[in-house]
Amino acid sequence: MHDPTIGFIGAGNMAGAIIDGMLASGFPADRIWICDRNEDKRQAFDHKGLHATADNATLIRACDIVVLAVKPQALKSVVEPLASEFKARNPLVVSVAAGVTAESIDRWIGGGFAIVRTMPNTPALVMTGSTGLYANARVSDGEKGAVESIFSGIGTAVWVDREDDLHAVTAASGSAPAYFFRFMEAMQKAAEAQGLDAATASALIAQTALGAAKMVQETGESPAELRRKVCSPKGTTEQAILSFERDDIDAVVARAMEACHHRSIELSKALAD
Ligand SMILES: NC(=O)C1=CN([C@@H]2O[C@H](COP(=O)(O)OP(=O)(O)OC[C@H]3O[C@@H](n4cnc5c(N)ncnc54)[C@H](O)[C@@H]3O)[C@@H](O)[C@H]2O)C=CC1
Ligand SMILES: O=C(O)[C@@H]1CCC=N1
Repeated sequence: MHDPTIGFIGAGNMAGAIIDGMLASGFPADRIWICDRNEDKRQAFDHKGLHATADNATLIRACDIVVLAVKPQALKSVVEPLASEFKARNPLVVSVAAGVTAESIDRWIGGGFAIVRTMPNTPALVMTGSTGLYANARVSDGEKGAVESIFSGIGTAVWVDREDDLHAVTAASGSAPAYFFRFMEAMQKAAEAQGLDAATASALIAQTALGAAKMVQETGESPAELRRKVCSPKGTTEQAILSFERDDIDAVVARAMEACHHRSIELSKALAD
């Protein structure tokens, strides 16, 4: 699949993050289409040099790869009326929708399609995305390569062999930026309560989050080893970590990720028909 043209049905938060990451990684704007029913969303892409339309059929006719990026609950009603357009064009279909199975999508658009399901995350916006990918049996190696090069251009892309593993990918990375943001919100409140002004606290906390993640990626040491190196015996950090342990941080995080995983399965069942 050489120099494919790629179109996004739904140009909201997730598609916008992927597109901005693609543009920043050098993907040509004139090979990107977006369709959104919301005019403001379309206009937001006006100055970026890509093609914007309010008509999904026009997008499908123009694109080798069609990315489905509307809300999971809206997906069926958006794609079903487009089945004849999908049949005529036979694009590679890529979905970013949480929980909606490749089999459901394939059935809604008439059957027999090559479908890649992905679970990206919004750090794609700053080319630091993490994406889990699953291909159905109709996807060729060339098509896998084309999709992988898009998502690896905006961060890390990892294939899973079992579609069900995308539930765990959702809990581990798709939804996970929000966990870190929430943790940073809590740190911000506590730092301000201890007397730092908001801007100082925010700058220190964001840089610390970035530095901690970079250390895990670049030193080859585990988070546990790196943590121990911050904890001087009888020092300050030890007291913070002991407090987390008393509050059973492992159980808190496990419960949250289980709730996320459960919701992903629930969506896939509720939206299967
Ligand atoms: N936001 C995130 O962090 C992530 C989202 N996802 C998935 O991405 C998908 C989109 O989520 P968001 O971008 O957050 O939602 P969003 O609400 O920001 O974007 C959806 C867009 O679809 C548009 N839309 C609705 N009906 C349409 C139609 N008939 N034709 C064209 N456009 C239409 C809406 O106007 C909106 O701009 C969801 O399926 C979600 O599961 C996946 C991973 C992460
Ligand atoms: O919250 C959601 O359902 C979407 C999917 C993963 C991240 N956001």
